[in-house]
Amino acid sequence: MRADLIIKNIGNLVTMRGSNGPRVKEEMNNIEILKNAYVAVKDGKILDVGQGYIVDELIGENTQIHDAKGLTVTPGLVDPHTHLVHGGSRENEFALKISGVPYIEILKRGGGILSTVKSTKEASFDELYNKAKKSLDIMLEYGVTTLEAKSGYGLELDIEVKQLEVAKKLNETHPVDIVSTFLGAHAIPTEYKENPDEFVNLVIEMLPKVKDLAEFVDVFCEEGVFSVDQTRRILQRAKELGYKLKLHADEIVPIGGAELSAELKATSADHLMAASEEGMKLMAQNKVIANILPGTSFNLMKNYANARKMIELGVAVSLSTDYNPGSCPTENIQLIMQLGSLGLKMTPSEVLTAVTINAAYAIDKAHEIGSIEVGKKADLVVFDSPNIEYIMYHFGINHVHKVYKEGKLVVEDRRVVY
Ligand SMILES: N=CN[C@@H](CCC(=O)O)C(=O)O
Ligand SMILES: [Zn+2]
Repeated sequence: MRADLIIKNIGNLVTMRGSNGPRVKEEMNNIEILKNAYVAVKDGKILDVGQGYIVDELIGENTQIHDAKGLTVTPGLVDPHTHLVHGGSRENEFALKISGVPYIEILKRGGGILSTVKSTKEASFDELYNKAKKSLDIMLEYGVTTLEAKSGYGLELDIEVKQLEVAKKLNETHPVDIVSTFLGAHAIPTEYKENPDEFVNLVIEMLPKVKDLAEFVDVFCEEGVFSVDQTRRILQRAKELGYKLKLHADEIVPIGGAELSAELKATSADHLMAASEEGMKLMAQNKVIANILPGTSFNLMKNYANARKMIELGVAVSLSTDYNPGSCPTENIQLIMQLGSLGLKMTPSEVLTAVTINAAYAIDKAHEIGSIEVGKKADLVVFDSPNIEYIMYHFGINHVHKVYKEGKLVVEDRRVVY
């Protein structure tokens, strides 16, 4: 079969081909890297992957041939935890944070998430769309071709729906694919402070009403926010309704979020900076992915999650920006990769696994993305780097040369061109 596009002369092709299932232990480190390789694309999907001589049958008169000039090519990066759609920003809280006021204390004073809830309510659909689109372009320029986006700045049905509708429209109009998550239980509104269970009931009532707009349901399970019991009630009902599950778990206090994610067989548990070793073991047994967010540790000036222990225990680890206006206002997935190495002590190969195939599993999309394999989407990043170590080593800059989304060139020289 003739290819529409062949990318040839790839110095290092990081395929991420391997065992079926999230990669654990040594699998995260033993990744396939092909030298002098090429990738052939047909109808937006990968048609062939090879090394050396390009077989004649792939080249027809309409086949475009792009020269990767010996650079490094990886699967399109996947960001499985973002709060993409929101109004406003929170630089007014920066001085408080620097002076040592804890994240949860700012929330208790009516700031933090609740301040973004107010800005999101005030913003029009178009304002939210344009702001999120700008961020999505930046994410794409850093190599992200698929991401997860949460609601959670509405806390009332209409505004949650507004956020999810914005994500839906972006998914339809922007090259980056978006997987949506309903996070109605992100904070307790001030008016429910004295009766949080009543708000939990309200979130449970919202679940069937957003079924067409979200694939996952998530809860911020944390001391001072939603307890383990409240989280269980919401997520059990979500599971009955056919949602897949995620948890913001054990970010600050080890209250048993990791254990609950295992009990509910969630797709992922995220943050985990305070997770117990027992919780990690249960996650490994129940195949819950640990989605770690080192940018949040960095920005909140807190400890990093114990990624080494998780990998040792057989937990599959993915990495994410957690892009949001409070705990991690950055779209830069490459900075997160660098913090994955410098903060979490993950090897460059483990980091690449964590932002490609394991991240694809964290949003249940590994059947179509996350690795460069025949039949999967031709989502590809050409890094202007001689090897993968260089991406982690030379930190704080954008290493992307080109991005292809389903075989179409969408970023060139670090700028969107779609
Ligand atoms: N920790 C809870 N939720 C977000 C932060 C949201 C915000 O501060 O606006 C997080 O994943 O870090
Ligand atoms: Zn989050």
